[in-house]
Order: sequence, then C-alpha cells, then structure tokens
Amino acid sequence: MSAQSAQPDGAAGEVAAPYGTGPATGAGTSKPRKVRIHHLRELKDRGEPWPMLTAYDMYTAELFDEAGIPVLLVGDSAANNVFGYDTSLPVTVDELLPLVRSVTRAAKRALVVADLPFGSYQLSPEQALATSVRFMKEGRAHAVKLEGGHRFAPHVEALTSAGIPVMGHIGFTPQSEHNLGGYRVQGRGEAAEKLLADALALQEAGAFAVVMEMVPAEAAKRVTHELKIPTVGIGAGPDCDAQVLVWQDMAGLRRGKAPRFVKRYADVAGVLQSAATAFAEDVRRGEFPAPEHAFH
Ligand SMILES: Nc1nc(=O)c2c([nH]1)NC[C@@H]1CN(c3ccc(C(=O)N[C@@H](CCC(=O)O)C(=O)O)cc3)CN21
Ligand SMILES: CC(C)C(=O)C(=O)O
Ligand SMILES: [Mg+2]
Repeated sequence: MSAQSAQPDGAAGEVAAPYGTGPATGAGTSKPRKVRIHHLRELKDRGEPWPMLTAYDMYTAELFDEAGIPVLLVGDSAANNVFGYDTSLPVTVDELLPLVRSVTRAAKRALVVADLPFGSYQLSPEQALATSVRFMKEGRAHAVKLEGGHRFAPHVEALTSAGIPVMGHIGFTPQSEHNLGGYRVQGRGEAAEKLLADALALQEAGAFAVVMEMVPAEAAKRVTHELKIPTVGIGAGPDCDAQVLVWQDMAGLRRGKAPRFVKRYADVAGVLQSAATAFAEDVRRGEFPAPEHAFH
C-alpha cells in the first residue's frame, strides 16, 4: 500500500495520476482529475491495493486528498471520533450532513462516501433512498455506504437504480454491535459462507465496493477473490483490494488502546498536546504576543 502512495503535485504543477487511468489533467490546467468508481475496479483488476481514510472536516479532507487517498469516508464513526458518543448508534443524519458537506467542499479529487447512520435506512428501500438523496443533494456526496448483507440488497438496488453509488459493509457492523455481542470477529468457520453470500448479494444488487470489518484474513481473501467489485478491509487481512482506517487511529489522535487492526503512523495527540502546552506557558510568562504579533 505504501509503495504506491502518490505525490499529489509534480514539479510541473500537474496532478499525479495514482489511479493509472490514462493521462492526468493536461499541463496548463490545474483542475484535478476526479476519482470515479470505475477507477477503483481497474485498480482491483491490476492488483494494486488502494487506501481509504475517514475524514470529517475540511482540513483533513484537503490533506488526505493531497496525499493521494482516492476515497474518503465520512463515517458514522464521527459518533465516536467527533461527537464523543460511546457507540456509533446515536449519531443522526442532521449531525453528519454538515461534516459531509465540508469534506466534499475540500476534497478536489477524492471520491467522498457518506456513511448512512443507524436508523436512517433500515426501515425500507424508500427510507434508504430518501436519506441518500439528502446526502447527495445537501452533502454533495459522491456515494453512500450502508451496513448489512443480503437483507439489504433491495435497499442497495433502490439506490443504484436512482443513480447513487453504494458501498456495502459486512462482517462486524458497528450499528449492530448489540446484536453481535460487542466488538467481535465475524465470519469464522461456518459463518464464512454467509459472509461470501452477503458479499455476492451486495455485488448483485449493484454495490460498487464492500467493506469487510473484523473478519478472518482467509475469509476476506476468498471473498475478495470471488467478487468482481473491490473489497475494503478493516481488520480483514492483507488480501483485500483496499484498506481503510479511522484517521484518528491512523494518525494517533485518539488515545487509549487501539483495536488490533490499527497501525499508528503519527503522534498527532502528542503534537497538539505540546503545542497547547507551549502556548499556555508563553501566555502565562508574558512571552506571547511578542512585538511582531501586535498592531500599533
Ligand atoms: N476510532 C474508531 N476506530 C474504529 O475503527 C471504529 C470506530 N472508532 N468507531 C466505529 C467502529 C467501531 N469499531 C471498533 C471498535 C473497537 C474495536 C475493538 O476494540 N477491537 C478489539 C477487540 C476485538 C475482539 O475482542 O475480538 C481489538 O483488539 O481489535 C473494534 C472495532 C470500528 N470502528
Ligand atoms: C470504519 C469504517 C469502515 C466506518 O464504517 C466508519 O468509520 O464509520
Ligand atoms: Mg461506519
């Protein structure tokens, strides 16, 4: 994954083309080439793994976009990582919509996926469509994501028929944590067959990709092999077509014990903590503001 990380801007000011789908936007124009769902399928066919990160605001969206992350997910995990709820269940469409809007405003190339929150799509395909239309229209999302397997095939079909690209999500689905008995690996043993059947049903219904969360690497490998559409793993081993992490886990903003599937690439918590501490000390010592920070 790291081997193919893209440099956003070449010396010529041209946007690099990490998705390898023909020439980048011609020299002379600075309009970035947008990631499309067929690019992701092409990466799968070429065996090139691609990264996905969550983003919930403008600055992170801009930075991750420039870092060459082709897909940004405005996760319902904003519940935990923005709003401070203890599970992802309480977050609402009205809370998530402004986050989606700020991410789509800031990302120039990335495909932005809006995660449908608990209760906003399960009732019926009609409800799923009404909610997704809000994320597309008001949030300017490019796609939506929902949790669940074959039982949600009608929902996925309703959305794709309406022109809305859908990403599925199977394995451990946090919105069902009370039903699944907590944060537990799914798809062990017999359940591997159900995982595959769910993935195939989502593909058949028109999903353009499927997230697999906390499933055995062997099961994820098999599903990835059987599907034509890309699989996106989180705690699903190295053989998925793509890998996703929550950005505060990836960058070390969230403290405390991280799930096993997390790799921490920075200590953002430490950086912010020491910046705030240094600022506080400066103010208390009367060293900020200095003459150059004041107007006369
Ligand atoms: N910051 C953050 N990262 C996530 O990956 C994430 C969220 N929030 N919020 C929504 C869901 C919840 N997820 C979670 C949360 C916790 C574990 C966890 O504690 N896993 C442990 C126990 C696994 C086990 O017992 O089998 C682990 O070590 O992986 C896993 C997934 C994934 N999502
Ligand atoms: C972890 C990813 C896949 C997610 O659904 C979220 O962040 O809400
Ligand atoms: Mg989610």
